[in-house]
Amino acid sequence: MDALLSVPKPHNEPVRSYAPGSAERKSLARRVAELAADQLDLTLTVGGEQRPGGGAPFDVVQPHRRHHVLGVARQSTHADAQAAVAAAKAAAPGWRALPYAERAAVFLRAAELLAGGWRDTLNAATILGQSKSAQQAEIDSACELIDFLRFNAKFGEQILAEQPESSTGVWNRFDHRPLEGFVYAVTPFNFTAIAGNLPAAPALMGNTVVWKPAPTQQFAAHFTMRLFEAAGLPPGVINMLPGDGIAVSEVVLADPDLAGIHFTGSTTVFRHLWQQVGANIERFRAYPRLVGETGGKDFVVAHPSADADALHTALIRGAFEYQGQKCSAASRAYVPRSIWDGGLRDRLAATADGIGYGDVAADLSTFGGAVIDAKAFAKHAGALDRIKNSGSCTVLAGGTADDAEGWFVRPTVVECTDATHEVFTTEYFGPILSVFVYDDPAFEDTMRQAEAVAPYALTGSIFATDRSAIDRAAEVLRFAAGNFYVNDKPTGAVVGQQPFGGARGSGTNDKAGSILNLLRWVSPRTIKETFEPAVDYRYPHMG
Ligand SMILES: NC(=O)c1ccc[n+]([C@@H]2O[C@H](COP(=O)([O-])OP(=O)(O)OC[C@H]3O[C@@H](n4cnc5c(N)ncnc54)[C@H](O)[C@@H]3O)[C@@H](O)[C@H]2O)c1
Ligand SMILES: N[C@@H](CCC=O)C(=O)O
Repeated sequence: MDALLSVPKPHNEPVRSYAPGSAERKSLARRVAELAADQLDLTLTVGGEQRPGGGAPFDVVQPHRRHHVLGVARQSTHADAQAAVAAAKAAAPGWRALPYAERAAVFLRAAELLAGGWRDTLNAATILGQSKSAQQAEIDSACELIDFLRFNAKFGEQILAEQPESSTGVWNRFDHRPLEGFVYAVTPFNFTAIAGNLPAAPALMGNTVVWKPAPTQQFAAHFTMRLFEAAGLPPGVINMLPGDGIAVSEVVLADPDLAGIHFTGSTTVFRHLWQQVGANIERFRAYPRLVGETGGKDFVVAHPSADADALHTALIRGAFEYQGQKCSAASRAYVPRSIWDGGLRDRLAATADGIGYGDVAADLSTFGGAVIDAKAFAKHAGALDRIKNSGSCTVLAGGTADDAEGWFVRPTVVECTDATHEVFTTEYFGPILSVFVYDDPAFEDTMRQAEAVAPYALTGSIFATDRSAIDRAAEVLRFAAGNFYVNDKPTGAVVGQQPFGGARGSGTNDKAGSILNLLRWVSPRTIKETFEPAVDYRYPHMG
């Protein structure tokens, strides 16, 4: 049974700078070179065993140097999925019987290993496999994953402490059981931290998991799985299946013991998974919990009172860090004419044109790398062609793409006079920032239009120094973003500080890295114990 606990008070992992000449930079560069020198077998992991999947092989490459193969994985087959489901079910009784403290200790240990000797490995794998700069890898695969692991252990303890009232002679208790069955974690390419957290969070609460990482994130996912094992995760608790997930879903979504889906990725894929669950609803032992954080078309609204310098920096960082491949990326901005014509247009275009995207692994000073794969590249190239051919849009910076060495798309700033154009509604998931310029008195109307035009509601920012404008924006845009920023870029949420998630087409808003998310992975049993049970069936009113 669980004794009274006191999980160590979590703190956010400090972000290392990797400044030129620093020891941490030399150490990271060494690890990048080591990992780039080998070609790994990117196995599946089922019941603690590593072996190749049974399907077709696929290469995992460096997006900025697309002919360099980092490792080879194989598609997971129906048989692989059946084995993973069986392993998850077999491990469940032992794992859920383990006291919470023992389960939490595994993930807390993983956090400390990652803060120490494993840090370079996960950062290097993320730089190489996902084309992140050193800084972007550090805030993701080191700091955010460490924070998820540390903070979740504390939130889990808070859930266990949540207990009902008891009247005299009675003891009421919550038994915070895991879900009955297994959880299917399906993770995106763009954050190593999210990929690690989605299987880890349900596992912490006593569930066992089938984890399907994105094929393009398989390199860092491979090392994340090794990290969990090094921290003492028992076999079968998390079972990792590389590949596109098509065959895996055919097995998993039809299994009576599917207890939940923990998904992050595109809106389209999440809706597809939800539809499959709906179609199979008669088969399940219980109603599967569906948790999905999905796409965004994230906005920055500037008021005429905004600080133009702060706005400029937020737009550049928000739109172009990690090549715009954050669900939170600033992809549409609404700027008053006074600020735009007052210098922001030219400055934004010049800064965007000056940004260096290149080989993030060869040069740790690089601002950004390539987009993730050929499919993303083709999508962005197509969007840029449509934008250039549109009568209402003017490309102020970028607008070009080149895949000779890697899948490079230049940071692009587009001014568009049609506020309903696809550039204000479609998630490209690349370095394309669309700007609508409004006449200063039209602030309120512009906000109202921006509020309703896109199907998403993930992140958004207001830039203003006028407090009444900030107050008005917070009200008008209340349901347009699950993470709302005042005078800050809409990216870079920190675990424990800005719990993350959006609504509308952006997801179920279960706030990854908060107690609200962990609550989805427990199914409490209420226990009432009566110390002196009644021995006479009659009530006083009967005389
Ligand atoms: N809201 C958030 O917190 C958040 C965070 C990160 C990314 N995202 C979103 O993720 C998207 C980008 O990531 P992506 O390109 O990896 O998304 P994606 O939807 O293409 O893929 C996500 C995952 O789903 C898998 N998948 C696809 N079809 C499947 C199926 N039939 N069965 C099982 N798995 C299947 C993919 O292989 C991958 O592992 C963007 O839309 C972005 O906004 C959202
Ligand atoms: N939590 C991250 C975004 C995750 C999605 O890609 C941020 O706040 O920038």
